[in-house]
Amino acid sequence: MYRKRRSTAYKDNAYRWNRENYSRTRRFFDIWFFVFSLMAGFWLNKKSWSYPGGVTEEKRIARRKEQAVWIRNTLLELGPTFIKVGQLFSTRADLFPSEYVDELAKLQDKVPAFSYEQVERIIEQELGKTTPELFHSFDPIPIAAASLGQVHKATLHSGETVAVKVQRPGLKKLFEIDLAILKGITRYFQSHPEIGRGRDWLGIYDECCRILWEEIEYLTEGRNADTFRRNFRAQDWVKVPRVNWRYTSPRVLTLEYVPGIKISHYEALEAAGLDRRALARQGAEAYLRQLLNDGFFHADPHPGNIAVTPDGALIFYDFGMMGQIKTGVREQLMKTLFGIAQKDAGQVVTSLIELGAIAPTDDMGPVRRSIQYMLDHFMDKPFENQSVSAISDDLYEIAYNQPFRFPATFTFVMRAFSTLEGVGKGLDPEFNFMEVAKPFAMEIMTNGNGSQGNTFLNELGRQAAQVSSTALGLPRRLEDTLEKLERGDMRVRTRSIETERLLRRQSSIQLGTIYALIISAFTLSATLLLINHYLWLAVISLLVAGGMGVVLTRLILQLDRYDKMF
Ligand SMILES: Nc1ncnc2c1ncn2[C@@H]1O[C@H](COP(=O)(O)OP(=O)(O)OP(=O)(O)O)[C@@H](O)[C@H]1O
Repeated sequence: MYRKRRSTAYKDNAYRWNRENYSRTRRFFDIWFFVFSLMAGFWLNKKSWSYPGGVTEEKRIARRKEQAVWIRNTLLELGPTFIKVGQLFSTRADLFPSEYVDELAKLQDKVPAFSYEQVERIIEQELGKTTPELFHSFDPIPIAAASLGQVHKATLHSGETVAVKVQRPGLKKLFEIDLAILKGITRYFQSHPEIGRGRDWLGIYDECCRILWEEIEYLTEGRNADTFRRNFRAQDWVKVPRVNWRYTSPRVLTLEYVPGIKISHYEALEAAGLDRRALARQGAEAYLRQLLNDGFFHADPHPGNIAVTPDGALIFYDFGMMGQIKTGVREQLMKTLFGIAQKDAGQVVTSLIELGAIAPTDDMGPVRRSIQYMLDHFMDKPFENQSVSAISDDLYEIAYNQPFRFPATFTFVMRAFSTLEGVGKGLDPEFNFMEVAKPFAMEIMTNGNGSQGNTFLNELGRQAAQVSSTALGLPRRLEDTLEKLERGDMRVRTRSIETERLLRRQSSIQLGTIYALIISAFTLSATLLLINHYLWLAVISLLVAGGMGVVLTRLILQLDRYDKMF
């Protein structure tokens, strides 16, 4: 029977972007207003006077958390483009402080579903036939509704049950308007002396645009699903819905209906008699296979996108955002992993440079030292006991405020790992991603290069070769250095803490002299004004002198402290 219900229950005008008469100009003002409010907030954060009762680290964190909640709510009100941009930024702990990133990660697609009439209209426009002509039955109530589209269950005339994903109406137009405005904002950020420094905002904007446009192209999503399905052909414990291409277009995607229990519904999984521990390991293995074997991975593995069939196979949904890693990059990722395991900052820096994760600069010393510090201090537990999110947090901590940025692929991998670790820990509190990763990575490396034998020996051999080539290269490097010295091309940077202190003391003394002069001038003026009966002006002058006096006293106390340091 063909189920059809005219429903107006979904009509929701609570969000401005969802209203018919929402103008482009109004949107322009709404978005810029948000950006300026945000910048004003950031500016205030830096001013110690804006914290009543004095500034402390706790107060700063509390303020940032409050702001993060406001940002999340405003992005939600600004609609689909901003929800997606916010979700993308939730992977960029290298660009924003952790309070903001954590809050953005909670950005759910809580937007009203669109009406069934609109669904019918889009299907007809896209597939050239009416819904009853195409489907035997079509459930008007969506299984799931998100910011970009919604999924309906339906049956084809052949009897096959399908899941039909329909894109939200007007999305392309909204993207065009929003992304044009965002381009203006990006240009402004890039040219800003403070916000633009050391950050490639235009590059980040281009990356966001590419991902967003790809996500609303359902033909690409269908092709991704096919590739993913092919990659897991040999693993019967992974299920990927088959695409029904006859019923698919850029805005309508029809997939084989594969229901399952969501991986985060623990009670339901247990009730079905499924082994939570085994599922956690399976999830990790499926991911490692994607990353290390196929180089094609699901970049958005949140629990909503993974389910389990009654016989324990994992189902993956949503192939709108996929990451791709080239073979060379996979090898570098392994090298980074080895470097971390051996606490060798030099190796980590080299592989991160080769990965394009950090840009080489004249002096990599500070970066190497901070990585070595992290390896020595934070990673005191055995490698197997490390958590991926702790490692990525540490890496982001280093990257934040440094003049380099991680490319999107790298942050996608990190986010995928961290999310998956969270999913695994939810399933099995004892779960450890690294523990699963190590033997698997070994197996893949040995199998992948079958003829090369033992991987560890290979790695050791490679490192030995590296050491010898460095040794052989030493005379050449010494000669280069001497040549540079002769040419006068060598710049030597020295830093003496004592000299710095002395200089600071000198400039404080100079400043003190200026303050003393100003105080005398104002005191003198106050006396003259008083003699001439300008009482109020005299008081003001005296107050200024008093204020300067306080500043001078603080400066003298500071000088006293410098003296004690010598
Ligand atoms: N082939 C399918 N069979 C059964 N259910 C499906 C199928 N495809 C999608 N679903 C259901 O619909 C939900 C949303 O699907 P999907 O993630 O593809 O949509 P989306 O619009 O991209 O959502 P989001 O952006 O929030 O991930 C899934 O979590 C799943 O419950």
